[in-house]
Amino acid sequence: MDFHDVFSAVKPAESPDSKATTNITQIPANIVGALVPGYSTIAKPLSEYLGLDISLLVSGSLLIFGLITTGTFWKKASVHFETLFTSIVIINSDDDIYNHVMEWLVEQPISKNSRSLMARTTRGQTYDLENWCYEKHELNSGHLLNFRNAKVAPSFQPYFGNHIFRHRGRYFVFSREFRHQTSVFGSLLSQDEIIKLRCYGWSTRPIKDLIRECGDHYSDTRKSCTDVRRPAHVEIRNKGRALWGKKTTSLSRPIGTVVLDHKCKEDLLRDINNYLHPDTSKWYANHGIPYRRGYLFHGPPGTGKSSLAWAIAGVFGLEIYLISLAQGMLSDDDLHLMFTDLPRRCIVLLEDIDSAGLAKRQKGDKIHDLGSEDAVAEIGSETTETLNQEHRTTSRVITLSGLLNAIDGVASHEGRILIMTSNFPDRLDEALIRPGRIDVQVAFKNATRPQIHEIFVRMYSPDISTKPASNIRQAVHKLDCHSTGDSTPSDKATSEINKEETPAILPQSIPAASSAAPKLEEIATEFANLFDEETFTPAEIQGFLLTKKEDPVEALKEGPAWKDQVLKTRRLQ
Ligand SMILES: Nc1ncnc2c1ncn2[C@@H]1O[C@H](COP(=O)(O)OP(=O)(O)OP(=O)(O)O)[C@@H](O)[C@H]1O
Repeated sequence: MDFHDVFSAVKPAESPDSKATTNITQIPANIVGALVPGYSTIAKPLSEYLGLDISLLVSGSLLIFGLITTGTFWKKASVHFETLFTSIVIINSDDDIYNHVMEWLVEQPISKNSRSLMARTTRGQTYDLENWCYEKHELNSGHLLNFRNAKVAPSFQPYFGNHIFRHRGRYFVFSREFRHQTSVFGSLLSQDEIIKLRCYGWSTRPIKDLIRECGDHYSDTRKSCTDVRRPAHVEIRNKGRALWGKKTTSLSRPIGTVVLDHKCKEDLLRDINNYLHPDTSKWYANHGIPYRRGYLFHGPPGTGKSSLAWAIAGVFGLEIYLISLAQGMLSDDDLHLMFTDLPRRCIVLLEDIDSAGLAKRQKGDKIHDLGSEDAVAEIGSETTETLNQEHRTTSRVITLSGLLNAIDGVASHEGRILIMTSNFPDRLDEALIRPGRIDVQVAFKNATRPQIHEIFVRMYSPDISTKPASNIRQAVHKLDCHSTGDSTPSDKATSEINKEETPAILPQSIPAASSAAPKLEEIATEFANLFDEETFTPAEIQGFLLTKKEDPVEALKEGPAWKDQVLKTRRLQ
C-alpha cells in the first residue's frame, strides 16, 4: 500500500471533477482508491457498463475491518495490561469463599449502583420473615392472617461480566463468569461458575485482605447460628466438584434448653472442651494415639439426642456434617472420601445409626476392615461379608466394614468429633461402639418428674437468649435455674445465683381469668406430679404444652385428660 497516495487523497479535493464524499458513511473515492489496489480499474467499468457504484460496499467493508482491527488491538492491549499491572485471585462457586464474597457484595454500593445486576428471591430464616410487611394484628385477636401479599424484598448481586468498585481507597475489578471444560472434540464436559477478583498492582495482598474481610462479615452475621452440611448431590460428587454440599444455616439451640441431667451435660461439655484444646492434640500426637473422639447418644425417640448434638455444635461454634446412612445415597467409597474431606474441627453427626441396615455380625464373625490401623485383615463371616458385597455392588448402601473404615481409616481426619445417635443401641455391632470409635456413651430416657417440671417452666418463661456462653457452667445453667428435684449441689448453688432471673409469677400474656393463679414453679410441680416417672418422652410433654402455650393453668387442668388419652392409645397399639 502506498501511503503517499493515502495522504494526498486525504487532502481536500479542489477540482470540480473530483467526486468527494456523498455522505458521512461513504469514504471519498480517492481515499478508497489509495487504500484498495486496483479499485479504480474495477470500479470504473462496473459503474460505466452496469451502473453499479461499489464505493459504498468497499467503504463499509473498510470501516468494519478497521473496527475489528481496533477492537482486537484493544483486547490484546488490555490483556497485556492486566497481565503486567494487575493481580488476580479466582474463586470457585463451590467454595465457601464464593458465598462470603457474594454476601458481602450484596451489601456494598456496587450492588445498588451497578447497571448490571441479578435479582434473587430472598429465602430468609423463619425468624426473618416476621419482618414482612403484612397487616399486623395482636396475637390471639382472632384475626385470620393472610400472607398472599406478604413480600420479601429481593436481593441484588452483580451480574456476569466486569464490575469495578472501590473499597478502602483501592479499586477492584469483580468479574463473574462461566468456566467451561470441553473434550478434545469440542463437546462441553462441564460448566461451573467462577468469580475473579482483581486489583491494580503486583501484590495479591489487597485481595487476600478483602477475602478475609468478607469471611469476617459472614461469621459476624451468623454469630448465633450453626452451619450444617450434607453430602453433595451425587452428580456433583461424581464430577469431582465437591463432596459436601453447600452450607445451610439455622439458629443455634442453647444447650440450656435441652433437658438432661446437669452433671451429665457438664461432664460432656468438659470432655469435648478438653478434647478440642490445642494442647490435647499435641498430647495425642506425642502418645501416638489417633486424635479422634466419638460419642454415642442412645435412647427412645424424642428424648433429645439430636437436640443435644445441635446444641453442642452451637456451644463450640462447630459446623455439623450430617450424614443419614439410611437414605441409601452413599457407597462405602463415598463415605470414605467424605471423611477425608472434613475440616480439622467439626462435628460429624450420624443419625439413627441402627436404622441404616448395617448387618450386625454374629459371634465369631470378623470384619474385612481394609484401611484401618486396627484392621483385622481377615475375611470375616461368609454371611456378613457376602451380604456386604451384595449391597456394595447392587446399590449405594453403606456396609459395616465400609463405615468402620471411614471412621478410623488412616485418612480419616484428625480433630473431628463423631456423634452417633441410636434408638436401639443393642442392635449396634460391638465393633462400631468399641472404645476408640465411641469413647463416651450418653443414655437418654423418658422424662423424669424434675425434667417435666423443667420443660414446663421453660415453656412459659420469657425468650431465651441465643448469645453464646463463655464458660461451661454458664452454658449449662443459663436457664436451668428452674429445675428442682434431682439437681446436684452445684445445680442448687447456681439456682441460688440465678434466682433473680426466675420468673416468679406467670407471664403477662396469660389471660385475666387465670391471673389469680399461683406461681409458675408451683403449677409446674403440680403438673409434673400428674405423671409417673419416665413414662412420657420430653417430645410428648413438649407437644402437649405447645397446644396450651398461652396458659399454664389450662395446661395443668387439661393434663390428666391428655395423659389418659395417650396411655389409652398406647394400650390399643
Ligand atoms: N431432653 C429434651 N429436652 C428438651 N427438648 C426435648 C428433649 N427431648 C426431646 N425434646 C424435644 O422433642 C423434639 C424431638 O427431639 P429430638 O429430635 O432431639 O429427639 P431424638 O431423641 O433425637 O429423636 P429421634 O431418635 O427420633 O431422632 C424436639 O423438638 C425437642 O425440642
